[in-house]
Amino acid sequence: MIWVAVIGDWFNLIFKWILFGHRPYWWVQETMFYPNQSSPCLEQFPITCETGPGSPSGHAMGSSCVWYVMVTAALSYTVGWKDKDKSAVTLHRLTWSFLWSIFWIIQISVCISRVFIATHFPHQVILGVFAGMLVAEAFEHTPAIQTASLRMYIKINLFLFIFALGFYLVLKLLDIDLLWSVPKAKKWCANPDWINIDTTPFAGLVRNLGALFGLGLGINSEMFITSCKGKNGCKISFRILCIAASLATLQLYNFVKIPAHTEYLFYILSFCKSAAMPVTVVALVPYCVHLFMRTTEKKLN
Ligand SMILES: O=P(O)(O)OC[C@H]1O[C@@H](O)[C@H](O)[C@@H](O)[C@@H]1O
Repeated sequence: MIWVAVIGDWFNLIFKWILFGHRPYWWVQETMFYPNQSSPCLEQFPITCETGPGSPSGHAMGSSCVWYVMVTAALSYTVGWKDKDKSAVTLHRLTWSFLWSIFWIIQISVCISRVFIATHFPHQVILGVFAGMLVAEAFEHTPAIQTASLRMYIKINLFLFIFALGFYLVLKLLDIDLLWSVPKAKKWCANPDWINIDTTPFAGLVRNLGALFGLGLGINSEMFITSCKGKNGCKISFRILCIAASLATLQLYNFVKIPAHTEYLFYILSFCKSAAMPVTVVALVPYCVHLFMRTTEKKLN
């Protein structure tokens, strides 16, 4: 899921840079489409003022790729039922319909909400949903990510970073500023406090690189191997404890607010925070749970 989310969001950035999509909340103010100043008044909300280009929608793309992975993963458990008796086939069909209905309800809700708050035109969210599904489908056929070494994670991180930065710099040399949307957002946002550095194209890139690096670090750590790959790894109790402890620990990260006054410091700290989260979930928490279970088992014996 993290792979799909990161690579999907990276593609979203590149598509946004190529497609130069406007967002409704600034487009209505600048367009000559409406004669005699009859342009509609679009209400803005605290989450309206996204600073990146609008096409395709990053939220729609992120949501569809992650949910696609979850639904197809869940359905892979029910594939075997197709060859069993009639009731198993019916159950498989019901599960299939139920999960895909949930998938589409979520995607449609995300799309409607993005259009409603005036950050997207309908075609941008539709494009986002289908692009996300395409990325997720591509990963279904890339089993190599399951066994990637830390070196591989670092190489892919470097490639994603250098490609995006190189693309930006080359176009800058050609006098094309890919950050053209930021001044538009600042100009037309109804409330300057709603402009968030978090939403700039490079902030998203740094967050994604951090998450992927953290995942590589966690999965290739001794802590992960001892805990999740050890004898406790398959136990339901171990997994439930890990889920509960991870969810609780991740809440703590919400309290860590990164200072946004210096841009470079913000990017560095944002990278570190994004890397720390998967390390916590993949390595730190399972290792602590493993130690806890081992100690408890010893005491009971
Ligand atoms: O394109 P949307 O739906 O407005 O989403 C914008 C978001 O897109 C994501 O891809 C970025 O990582 C975020 O930084 C950004 O805020």
